Amino acid sequence: MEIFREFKFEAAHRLPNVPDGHKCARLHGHSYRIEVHVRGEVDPVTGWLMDFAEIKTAFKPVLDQLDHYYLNEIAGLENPTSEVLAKWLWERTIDSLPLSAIHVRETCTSGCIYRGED
Ligand SMILES: Nc1nc2c(c(=O)[nH]1)N=C([C@H](O)[C@H](O)COP(=O)(O)OP(=O)(O)OP(=O)(O)O)CN2
Ligand SMILES: [Zn+2]
Repeated sequence: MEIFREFKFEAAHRLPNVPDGHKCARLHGHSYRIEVHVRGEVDPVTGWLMDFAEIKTAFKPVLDQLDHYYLNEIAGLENPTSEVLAKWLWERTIDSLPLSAIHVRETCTSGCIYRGED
């Protein structure tokens, strides 16, 4: 079974390595949406894999490092693409949750899914 919880945060960024003239080289912001997916067995007594609140407790401190920040200034996010951000989030969460995927949405139409592979 897999469950997930969605989070959102606001942040500014720019992409330093895009080709000349690319709009994403300019400073801009996103209302990021993150889904944290967790896999495991459903407990026959509680009927749940884990309380959704446990996901929030584990993930909120990680998210607080991003909300209303300029992502490029954060160690490891000097080139803050969705892909780099998804891996950054995974590495800071995998020790506290049995993650199966991290979904990052920069906009309503664009994003990425990271499942821990390289
Ligand atoms: N593979 C990736 N491509 C792009 C990323 C990324 O992280 N990974 N990021 C960006 C920019 O951050 C951009 O702000 C978001 O991209 P885009 O979908 O182009 O956003 P728009 O809302 O501006 O889309 P339009 O349909 O062109 O309005 C770019 N690419
Ligand atoms: Zn962007």
